[in-house]
Amino acid sequence: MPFRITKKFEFSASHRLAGLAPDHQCARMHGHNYIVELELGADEADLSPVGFVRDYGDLSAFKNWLDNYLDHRHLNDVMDDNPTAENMAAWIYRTWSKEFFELTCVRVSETPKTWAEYRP
Ligand SMILES: Nc1nc2c(c(=O)[nH]1)N=C([C@H](O)[C@H](O)COP(=O)(O)OP(=O)(O)OP(=O)(O)O)CN2
Ligand SMILES: [Zn+2]
Repeated sequence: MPFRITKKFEFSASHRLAGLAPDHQCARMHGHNYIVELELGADEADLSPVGFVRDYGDLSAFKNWLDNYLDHRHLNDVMDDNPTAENMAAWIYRTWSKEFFELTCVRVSETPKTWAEYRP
């Protein structure tokens, strides 16, 4: 699959991580300015006649979902799984690969130094 496109999205949310030692900083409620990156891929034969893997503009549906369901929310109230960056990446992939069949990877950043990705 030689063609890959990516687009970044941002939202802010709070969370606390279960299962950690009580004195772990992430066991306490805190917030992040999250960055989510979607990666979509295609073979040359599957590019649109224009030459797109998919129009970046089509991803506005994902932005609307982030704005409506995750932005300024408490992620523990939204997700069934512990809201780690890894679990978020997998959850977003499983949810959005139904809409975007070209989706190859979801990456989630909680801080400027960290990224988690789900690439099945
Ligand atoms: N593998 C993971 N490790 C951690 C996650 C995670 O989702 N996956 N999450 C957290 C915290 O929620 C938060 O992201 C804190 O991250 P961390 O880099 O440990 O915190 P700091 O920004 O304070 O790190 P400094 O190195 O002190 O700058 C923790 N771990
Ligand atoms: Zn955190």
